[in-house]
Amino acid sequence: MNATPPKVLVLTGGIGSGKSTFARAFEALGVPCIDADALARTVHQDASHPATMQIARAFPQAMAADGSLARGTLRSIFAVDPAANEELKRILRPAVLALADDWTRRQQTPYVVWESALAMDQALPAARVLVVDATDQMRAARVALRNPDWTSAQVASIIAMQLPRADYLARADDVVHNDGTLDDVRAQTLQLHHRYTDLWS
Ligand SMILES: CC(C)(COP(=O)(O)OP(=O)(O)OC[C@H]1O[C@@H](n2cnc3c(N)ncnc32)[C@H](O)[C@@H]1O)[C@@H](O)C(=O)NCCC(=O)NCCS
Ligand SMILES: Nc1ncnc2c1ncn2[C@@H]1O[C@H](COP(=O)(O)OP(=O)(O)OP(=O)(O)O)[C@@H](O)[C@H]1O
Repeated sequence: MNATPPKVLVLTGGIGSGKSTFARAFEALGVPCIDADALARTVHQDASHPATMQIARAFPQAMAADGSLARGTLRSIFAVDPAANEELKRILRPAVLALADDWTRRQQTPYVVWESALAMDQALPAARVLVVDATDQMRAARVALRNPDWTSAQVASIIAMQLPRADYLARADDVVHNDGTLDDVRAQTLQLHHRYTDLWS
């Protein structure tokens, strides 16, 4: 356990903006990264987790035979129903934050990255917020390529349910623009990594 826990860099942006792509670039530089979606998935898969049981009670149609949660069903519910979305986040947030906090305390680097599209919804223990920016059209096209089984209506509805691009930008300490190549991603990440290392080492 680290006496002084690492600083938390929150890496956020709308669906398909390129958060995971930037997270991989930070990881390549030795920065530990955690993905809130992946933590939410570990909760969904654990039938005995109290949050999973609570979600299964709230959305019984999303419960699989083994007591875990069927994410596709859950996504089709929350993507069209803002109240269901709020309820899902209300239940999951404390479970995800507890896992992220526990993981952070076990890292030994000056800073770590928390990746989440929903980071702006709540007060997080963020030292800085880094927003990945891309146009809505570019994001929709990238998600369609990455998730061929998602309908375009679902993607559009998730984009509409998330914060508008301007709101993410308004709350950013730093912004990266993901409208170029993967080399551009790596170059922007390296520049930021030098700044964060100077700031937090
Ligand atoms: C809805 C779920 C089951 C869909 O899972 P699935 O594997 O199909 O998609 P995945 O997790 O990869 O999410 C893809 C993207 O959808 C967007 N998204 C996911 N959940 C939400 C949401 N509740 N509201 C808006 N956008 C969301 C994000 O941009 C995310 O990166 C899952 O995303 C989920 O549980 N979301 C809630 C997450 C949450 O509330 N986390 C706690 C806050 S930190
Ligand atoms: N600069 C880029 N050049 C080429 N492809 C890219 C670039 N950035 C992202 N992509 C691709 O676009 C898709 C979406 O990117 P990514 O998964 O990083 O976004 P995300 O913000 O993490 O999405 P989500 O919110 O859905 O988790 C991925 O398939 C990724 O490989």
